[in-house]
Amino acid sequence: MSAQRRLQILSNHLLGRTSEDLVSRQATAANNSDVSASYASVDGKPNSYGRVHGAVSREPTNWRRIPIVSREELTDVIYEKAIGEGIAKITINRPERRNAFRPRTVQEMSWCFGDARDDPEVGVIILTGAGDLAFCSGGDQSVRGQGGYVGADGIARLNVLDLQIQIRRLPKPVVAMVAGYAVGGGHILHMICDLTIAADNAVFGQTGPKVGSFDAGYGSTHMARLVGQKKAREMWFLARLYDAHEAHRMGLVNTVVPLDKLEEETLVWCREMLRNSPTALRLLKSALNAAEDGQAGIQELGGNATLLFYQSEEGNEGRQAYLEKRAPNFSKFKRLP
Ligand SMILES: CC(C)(COP(=O)(O)OP(=O)(O)OC[C@H]1O[C@@H](n2cnc3c(N)ncnc32)[C@H](O)[C@@H]1OP(=O)(O)O)[C@@H](O)C(=O)NCCC(=O)NCCSC(=O)CCC(=O)c1ccccc1C(=O)O
Repeated sequence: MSAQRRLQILSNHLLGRTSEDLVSRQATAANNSDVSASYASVDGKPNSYGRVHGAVSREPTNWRRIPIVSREELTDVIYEKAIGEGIAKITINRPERRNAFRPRTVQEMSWCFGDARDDPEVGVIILTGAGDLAFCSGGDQSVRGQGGYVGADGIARLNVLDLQIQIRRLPKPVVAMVAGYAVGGGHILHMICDLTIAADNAVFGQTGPKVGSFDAGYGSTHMARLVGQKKAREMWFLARLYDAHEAHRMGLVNTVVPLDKLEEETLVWCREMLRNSPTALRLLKSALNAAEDGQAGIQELGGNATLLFYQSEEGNEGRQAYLEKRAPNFSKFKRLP
């Protein structure tokens, strides 16, 4: 439990606040600001889950900036971790280009996601864009060459496709926090994230066919799973842009909140997930992926089964027997129905 949370519980205790107070106050605050409430109940009173766990904090967090990742100084991305809670935040920082990505931007995002994956203190990752005008406007067309986007080494790449797979396979929830435009490859990035929290100024859509580009991978097939075949064809063939409420109706985003509540609400969603079993979330993500990702999805889910088995007595009996040069005794393990 974080020091901040301990302090909150202590001060609630001293002030005589119960978790019921907190839950009902949170629900009122949520209703007032038109943001989602955390708990539903049959009678409007907090249920036993709410009474036991109390309200999720809506307090802002303190971010610690990490300027160097993989021994490289970040230029295109801001990487931060919340002090005392397991949240990392990756911000595409090219607002003068509506946060369009070039190969270096994608490389830096990949380093940060790698760090967040490896850090056992991190349980959830936010992906966002700098400023209020754009989450990301896709590939930087000014560096688009023959066969991809050209970086400092002069080589053309489509390395954002590797980043999509990295986010998809990352065994922790990734949340897109979207203000402004999420278009082109930026729209695909938010779709790949596990959840999307949209500000009421957010605008979504594909622009590829207008600028001579398309994504025949997750950008079209995963989109069709989210919004259905007809709507996916509309989004790609017409390349229209949709406001946040329309995107919500289409199933592209999880919720829409006022712009000035965007980070507050995103933190609430992150904190709620952090209360839950990390292994349950990990397995659920890989199961949901597996239903779409064919053999690669089964490999990911299978890897998680092995991870769990390696933590079991039965799994360790096999390893121990090998190291002790004896036959393993698997007979002591039950064959469950
Ligand atoms: C996003 C806009 C609708 C915002 O419009 P507006 O608010 O009026 O701002 P602007 O004045 O247009 O923009 C300000 C400034 O930013 C520059 N800029 C914006 N977007 C880009 C961009 N994508 N590339 C380069 N530069 C950009 C703009 O030129 C202005 O600069 P000035 O110097 O002031 O002129 C609007 O900006 C807009 O429509 N932008 C373009 C959106 C777009 O078409 N994006 C590319 C889509 S294609 C793609 O992303 C493919 C990416 C990829 O790598 C890929 C390849 C193959 C398969 C999959 C993928 C994948 O991404 O998954």
